[in-house]
Amino acid sequence: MVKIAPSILSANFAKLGEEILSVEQAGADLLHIDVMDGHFVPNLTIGPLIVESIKPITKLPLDVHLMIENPDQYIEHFAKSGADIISVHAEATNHLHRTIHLIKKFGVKASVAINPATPLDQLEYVLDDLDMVLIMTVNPGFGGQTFIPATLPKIRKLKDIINERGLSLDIEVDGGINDKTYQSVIGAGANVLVAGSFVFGQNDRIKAITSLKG
Ligand SMILES: O=C(CO)[C@H](O)[C@H](O)COP(=O)(O)O
Ligand SMILES: [Fe+2]
Repeated sequence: MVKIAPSILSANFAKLGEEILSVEQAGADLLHIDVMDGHFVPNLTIGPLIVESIKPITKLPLDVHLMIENPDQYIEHFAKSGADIISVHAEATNHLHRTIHLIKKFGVKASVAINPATPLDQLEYVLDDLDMVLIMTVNPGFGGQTFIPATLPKIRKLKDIINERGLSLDIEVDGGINDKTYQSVIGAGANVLVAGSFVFGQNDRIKAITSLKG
């Protein structure tokens, strides 16, 4: 069963509450929140205050994607603001195992994100501790970028490892997911699809979300 996580990065921020309600009513499974610090990625977006404001207005689990340096410094803030799952970038922390366990300490599901150029090897020794792996299918930093097909073998390889080791963790993909690319990522083994510009770029949110479920 494929889950869709609309990314509010492409929502109309002047009407954020209405935008969130529209995707919840249209069948979204998670709400993806992109946190950028202007250092790890060249863009600045959302902080814990916004997450805290969103929490009471939706029943959707909040899927917080931290594209920030020193993630350990902010995990408690995002956990207390209402994050249900937190993804940290493997490239942004020197002590990945410690960071994952810090997320879990606050009762939040733990996920690690990797950039298109980062190999899966970095995750080998932490896979047992994770609820999800986020494979970036664009270079992080902006919405509306073009899907990078070279990430597909990595999704397939991760799916094989999960099957071989009998693990049960989600594979999320993020970046450039639309009605032209969704089938290839699902075929490779992804089961959580982030979609920002594709979902929020259409007035008919039901059609947009349904068309990605395959
Ligand atoms: O993490 C992200 C960018 O770094 C976003 O989640 C992603 O780009 C979603 O936007 P789109 O679906 O428009 O590509
Ligand atoms: Fe994201």
